[in-house]
Amino acid sequence: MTKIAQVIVDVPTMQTDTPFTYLIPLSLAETVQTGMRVVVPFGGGNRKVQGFVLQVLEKTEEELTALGQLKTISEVMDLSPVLNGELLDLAEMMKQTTFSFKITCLQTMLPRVMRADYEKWLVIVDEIPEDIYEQVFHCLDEIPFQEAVSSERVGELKKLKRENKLEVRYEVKARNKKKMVQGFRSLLSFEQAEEAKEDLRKTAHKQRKLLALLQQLEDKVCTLVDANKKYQVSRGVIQKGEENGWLELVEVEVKRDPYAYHTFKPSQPLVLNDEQQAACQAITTHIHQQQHKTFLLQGVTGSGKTEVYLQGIAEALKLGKTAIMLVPEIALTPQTVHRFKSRFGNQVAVLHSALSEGEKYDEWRKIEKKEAQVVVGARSAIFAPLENIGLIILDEEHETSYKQEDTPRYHARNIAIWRGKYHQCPVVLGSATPSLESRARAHKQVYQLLPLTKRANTKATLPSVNVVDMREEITKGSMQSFSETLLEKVQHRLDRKEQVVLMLNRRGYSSFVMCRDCGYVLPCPNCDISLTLHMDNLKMKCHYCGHEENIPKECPICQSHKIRYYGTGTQKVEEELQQLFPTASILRMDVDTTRRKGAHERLLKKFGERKADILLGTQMIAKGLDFPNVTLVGVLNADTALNLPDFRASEKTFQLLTQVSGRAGRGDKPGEVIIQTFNPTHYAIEYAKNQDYELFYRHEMQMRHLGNYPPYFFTVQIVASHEQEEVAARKSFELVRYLKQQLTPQAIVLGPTPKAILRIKNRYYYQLVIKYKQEPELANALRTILETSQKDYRQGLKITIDIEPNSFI
Ligand SMILES: Nc1ncnc2c1ncn2[C@@H]1O[C@H](COP(=O)(O)OP(=O)(O)OP(=O)(O)O)[C@@H](O)[C@H]1O
Ligand SMILES: [Zn+2]
Ligand SMILES: [Zn+2]
Repeated sequence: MTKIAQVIVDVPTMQTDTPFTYLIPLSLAETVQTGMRVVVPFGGGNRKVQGFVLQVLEKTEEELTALGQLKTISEVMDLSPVLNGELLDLAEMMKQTTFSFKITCLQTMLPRVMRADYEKWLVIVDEIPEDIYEQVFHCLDEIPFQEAVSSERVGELKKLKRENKLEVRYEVKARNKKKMVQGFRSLLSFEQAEEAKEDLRKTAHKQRKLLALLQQLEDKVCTLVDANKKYQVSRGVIQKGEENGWLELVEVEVKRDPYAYHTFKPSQPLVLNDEQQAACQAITTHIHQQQHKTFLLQGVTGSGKTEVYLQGIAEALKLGKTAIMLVPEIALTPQTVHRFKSRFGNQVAVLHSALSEGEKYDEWRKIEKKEAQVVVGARSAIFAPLENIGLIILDEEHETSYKQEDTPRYHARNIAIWRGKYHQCPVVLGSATPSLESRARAHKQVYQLLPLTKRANTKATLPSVNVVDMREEITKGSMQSFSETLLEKVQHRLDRKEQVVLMLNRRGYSSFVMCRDCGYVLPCPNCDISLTLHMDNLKMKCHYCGHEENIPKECPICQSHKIRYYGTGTQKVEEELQQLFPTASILRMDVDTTRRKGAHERLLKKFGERKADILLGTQMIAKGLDFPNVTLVGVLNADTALNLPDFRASEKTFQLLTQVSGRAGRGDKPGEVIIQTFNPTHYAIEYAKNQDYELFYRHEMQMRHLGNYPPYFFTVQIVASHEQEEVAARKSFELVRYLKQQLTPQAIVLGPTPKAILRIKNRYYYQLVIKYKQEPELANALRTILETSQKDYRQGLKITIDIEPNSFI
């Protein structure tokens, strides 16, 4: 018998979307398994590509001959499978429902370092038998992976890896994956250190501390960071120690744990209120009975949804099961991570975009090695290689960032439900403002609704909300960003030493530069959009292609020098605010002030410790913050998103206003919200004012019904782009014709139309939209479009298919 493998190769085209058959060489016969990555020859010449093994089969000589000439697998890249059976099945589902290539789906599930070009090493992490250490490792700490795989003792090595005594280390070429930091080692014996202490002056406390540390270290190495954080010995003192000949400085490799220097005070479960109890009960019953069900946990802001998640997860862990908790853009909610780490300690792995690639890989490995049972992370954490999952949670389930904007365009909610069915476990979608789709499904009892109607803190109530009509403020002649009402209320809070959160809504809004004489606005040379003013480096920048140029001193059209700056960036508002309240301490939180790693967390910590009076920020401050001393929330401009040609504009505005309002009055003191708007009568604003989700939901459903929008209709968007406008246009007309032929007359095919921004990076974009209720032929039609798009691609035409797009702009 000979072994062969079905391999999906790393070439995203239709022809390669079904597996190819490769011979497994005898030397790898025992190694190659389903779910491993391999290197295989592909096409002509010496081209080698990465591939995933989908299946390993045994064939007789006869069967083999029937298969014809087969190529042979060149290398194997893993010692154990990186994707298990579940994830391989999931990739197949994703491919079919997102209309993308299988290889893209498979790669999406793994940390990026595993997709890239890399070198691999087999590393000793624990005691291994002496003879292997000598003969295979030649007494070194690590050997190249290929050397290990071709070794006669590969079987033993595999066993040692399973026992976590060996580990595979990936080294991305041209990138140093090892993280080295400065450390030091003692040069003194215990007695010598004692003597040195006696020679010190009485007041030399710091040096005495260092000597004590050196005694404690014996011959171990301590990093400078550890010395500082754990022992309060500073760099300067260590340098002094080196000069005295007490210690030597060395480089040490550290394992990356992004949360290593945080201390998490253990937290205990709270006593749940009745509603929380009922919700938790419903969830845990399904965990116990191993029964899948999707719940919609709809709880007003501050109702204690997180506590329900925590206790649900605790129950899963008690049964020896694991759990996934998704949060949007986790970097933005350090408080959440904190809560999970405090409750579950080292059992938690955190996966999110702010981690470096190396850190992400280290966390992923922690999950794979079953060292972590709870995964907290942003969208892609839904692919965490956990086994025996007992609970999956999506917090803030309405967030659009759960949908990936690139191929494969999957929605984490769908993946979560698929995995929930696979593991026969409950899935919880939580939000104060559920997406219309989810709320409608709960209405039809596809999901089970779990309501939390009051704030968990019994002394806290929902804040009162006032809407200020900015049209009136303008006629009063004030051109500032602040209404009189808001200013008064801010002053009140400052007097009472309470805190204020102010939000500047930046969606669909930009600050730009215009000539006062002729009205000329500086456009991007590559895109059909005006450049945005960036105050931090005083440049004009394009948000789509990154093009940057200086602020013009004179108008390029009429040579006038009257250049005017429009729009209020957070920076400008901050200056205004500081002038109005000279003694107030203000923290600004926007893209510019949070660019540096950890900056976000530091700002929030400072605010939480009440070291600032006012937190001024963009949308990033709207969610998840739980600061009891905040009694006033101000929204400076509620309606910038309302006028966008987006069928979700009202929904997004309502959600944002409700979420940000929810930051007020979470403690014992009552909260108040001021919403400044130019559209005080718009229903999204009115319902947000009353924080009445149910009425908003009913009104918005009617609007969607009238416009044939989701959740009444399903939608697909297809976009064609090309460097020449007519090519993109012609293709989209062709697609519309084709779809109208293929689909039933009930399907609505809209367009083609140029996209709201027609040209980006010198490419022209045309879109068409399909709305439908039931279209059995749709999948086939879309597959055909995907297939033929390959040919078009070679001519520079790009076609993307987006199922249930976030918006049509
Ligand atoms: N059963 C309880 N008893 C007392 N306090 C509670 C209870 N449950 C939650 N809390 C507290 O209530 C506050 C709000 O809870 P939490 O942040 O979980 O609400 P949330 O529903 O997630 O809110 P949001 O949607 O606004 O983020 C927290 O400070 C939390 O510690
Ligand atoms: Zn001009
Ligand atoms: Zn541009």
